Parts: sequence; structure tokens; C-alpha cells
Amino acid sequence: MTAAPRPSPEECKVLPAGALRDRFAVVTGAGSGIGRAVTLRLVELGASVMGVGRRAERLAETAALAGHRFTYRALDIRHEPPDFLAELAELDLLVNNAGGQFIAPAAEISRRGFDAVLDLNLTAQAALLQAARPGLAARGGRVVNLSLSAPDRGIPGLVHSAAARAGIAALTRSLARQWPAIKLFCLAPGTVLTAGVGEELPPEELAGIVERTPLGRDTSLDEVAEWVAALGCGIADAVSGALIEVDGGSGLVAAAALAG
Ligand SMILES: CCCCCCC/C=C/C(=O)SCCNC(=O)CCNC(=O)[C@H](O)C(C)(C)COP(=O)(O)OP(=O)(O)OC[C@H]1O[C@@H](n2cnc3c(N)ncnc32)[C@H](O)[C@@H]1OP(=O)(O)O
Ligand SMILES: NC(=O)C1=CN([C@@H]2O[C@H](COP(=O)(O)OP(=O)(O)OC[C@H]3O[C@@H](n4cnc5c(N)ncnc54)[C@H](OP(=O)(O)O)[C@@H]3O)[C@@H](O)[C@H]2O)C=CC1
Repeated sequence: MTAAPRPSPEECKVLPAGALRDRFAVVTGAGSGIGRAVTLRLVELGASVMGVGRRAERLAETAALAGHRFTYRALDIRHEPPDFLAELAELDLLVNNAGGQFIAPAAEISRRGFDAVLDLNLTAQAALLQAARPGLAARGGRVVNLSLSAPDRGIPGLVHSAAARAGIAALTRSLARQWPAIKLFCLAPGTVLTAGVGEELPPEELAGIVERTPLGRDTSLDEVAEWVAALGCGIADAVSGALIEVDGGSGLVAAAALAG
């Protein structure tokens, strides 16, 4: 079956020019995929962005596209303390996007494997949030935590990631209550055809997942980027702590079993 058409990049751009003028954002995982698309859109809307990731060369590629309002720090959020955030006196937006996992049957995930995925997708992100809190509170700032659509329905093959992603949604809700000066959102894409997801799943399996999605298509990078920018610019400030699934309705149907 042919996938349903996505909106064009221009159709996704609904925010007015300058919507993020004079704002300062930190985006983790800014060297590729969703993080790069988010970075470029935030910069286009007027923000200055600090990007974070392990590979400096990937971040340098983003810098070449983003221009002078983008700076970056090459570091590992799992293994280095989040001092770069604690040092920021003021921060308007933190996009906790760096994440990922490996696909494996539950019985084959070792304690270290489970810990690695929990660490990347939950514990390290919690540490970034704690470090960023004073700077965010000083500006009435916002946080967008990237998650995965419908982890609460169960995802065979991704049990460690589903547990971490359910955790980040719960952390987002809890912090929204505890830190009222900061607005926190959890944004959960379904399938976004990045190189990263392509390394995890073969094309035919991805096509099958997209086909089972109620809207019959993937979610585009531009759609995710616009959602992050919208949550970050303040137009959604009547909302806090929410899990927003930008997934073409894939969270409404049972997730495919990715491993036995
Ligand atoms: C129906 C739902 C549709 C869902 C569609 C999918 C949507 C999701 C998309 C994305 O997330 S896109 C992002 C794609 N990119 C990634 O996910 C890559 C990220 N992965 C990593 O960075 C690493 O794999 C990791 C998860 C952080 C682990 O890194 P680390 O360097 O700590 O690993 P190691 O030291 O090598 O190993 C630690 C531990 O983990 C075990 N392990 C690693 N890979 C596997 C595997 N494939 N299978 C089983 N176990 C694995 C490894 O063996 C180690 O354990 P021990 O052997 O020492 O016990
Ligand atoms: N694509 C999809 O369909 C979906 C993606 N997601 C989530 O969205 C986020 C982005 O995914 P996507 O863009 O597709 O994937 P990518 O693999 O392209 O992005 C992950 C980014 O995180 C960075 N990163 C990974 N580990 C670390 C670390 N320890 N320290 C610092 N940076 C790190 C990577 O850079 P580097 O390797 O240089 O460190 C990379 O830029 C992830 O959390 C993913 O799980 C959720 C649902 C669906």
C-alpha cells in the first residue's frame, strides 16, 4: 500500500516569523535527525541554540546549516556531569531529545543493557533537568522531553525503552507539579524516518509500521520540529505535564512486536 502524503515542509510552518526571537535553547542530540531539525527551526524562528551530542563532526554539520546563532558542546550526557546546564543563569527552553535503544527480545537484555537504555532515556535526562532548573526558573522557561508513542501499551522488543519512556512521561508530570515556574511537556513521535531509526529497523519493517498507523503515514521531521517550537514559544502555556503523541494515531493501535 502507498503511504498517505505528508504535509510539505512549508505547510508545517505555522508559527509566525520571530516567534522565538531573543530566546535561548539547549537541544540534546542536535547533530542528527529530530534534534537537528528542531535546532534549525528554532534558529529560523529567532532563537539562539546550544546543541549537545557526542560526535563533534555531526554537530559541526548542524552548525554549518544553522549559522551564527548555534553553538555546540560535544559531550556524552550519560557519562559527563551536566555542568554546562548548571552554569547557565538563564535558559528559555531545554529540548531533551538525545535518546535511543537497541531492539532485542526481553529475555536477551542483560542487566547492563537494561541499565544503559534506562540511563540514556530517563536517568541522564533527569540529571539534565535538575541542572537546568535554576536557569529555566529564572526565565519561566519550558522543557520538551522527547519520548516514544504509547509506551504504556507495551512494545515487544523495546521493553527497556518502553519502561524508560513511560518513566519520562511520569517524570514530566511530577515535575510539572513540583516546579510550577517551569512548563514541561513530553512529546512522543510515532515513526519519523530518520537515519537513526533506519539503523534500528529494516525498511520493510518500517513500512509495515507506517501502514498500520491510522493516518497511513509517518510523522515528518518538520512536523515534530514545529511542535517543539510551538511548545517552546509559550502558546501552549495553559498545558503542563502533558504527554502529546504526534504519531499519526499509531498510539491508538497495538505496537508491532519488534522482537520475539
Ligand atoms: C512499534 C513501535 C515502533 C517504534 C519505532 C522505533 C522508534 C524509535 C526510534 C528511535 O529511537 S531513533 C534513535 C535510533 N538510535 C538509537 O537508538 C541508537 C542508540 N543506542 C545507543 O546509543 C546504544 O545502543 C545504547 C542503548 C545507549 C547502549 O550503549 P552502550 O555504549 O552503553 O552500550 P554497550 O556498552 O555496547 O552495551 C551495554 C550493554 O547493552 C547490551 N547491548 C547493546 N546492544 C545490544 C543488542 N542489540 N542486543 C542485546 N544487548 C545489547 C550490551 O551487550 C551490554 O551488556 P553486557 O553484554 O555488558 O551485559
Ligand atoms: N525517529 C523515530 O521514529 C523516533 C524517535 N524517537 C526519539 O527521538 C529522539 C531522536 O531520535 P532520532 O533523531 O530519530 O535519532 P538519532 O539517532 O538521529 O538521534 C539521537 C541523537 O542523540 C545523540 N545521543 C545519543 N546518545 C547520546 C549521549 N549519550 N550523549 C549525548 N548525545 C547522545 C546522538 O548523537 P551522538 O551519537 O553524536 O551522540 C544523536 O544526535 C530519540 O530520543 C529517539 O528515541 C522517538 C520516537 C520515534
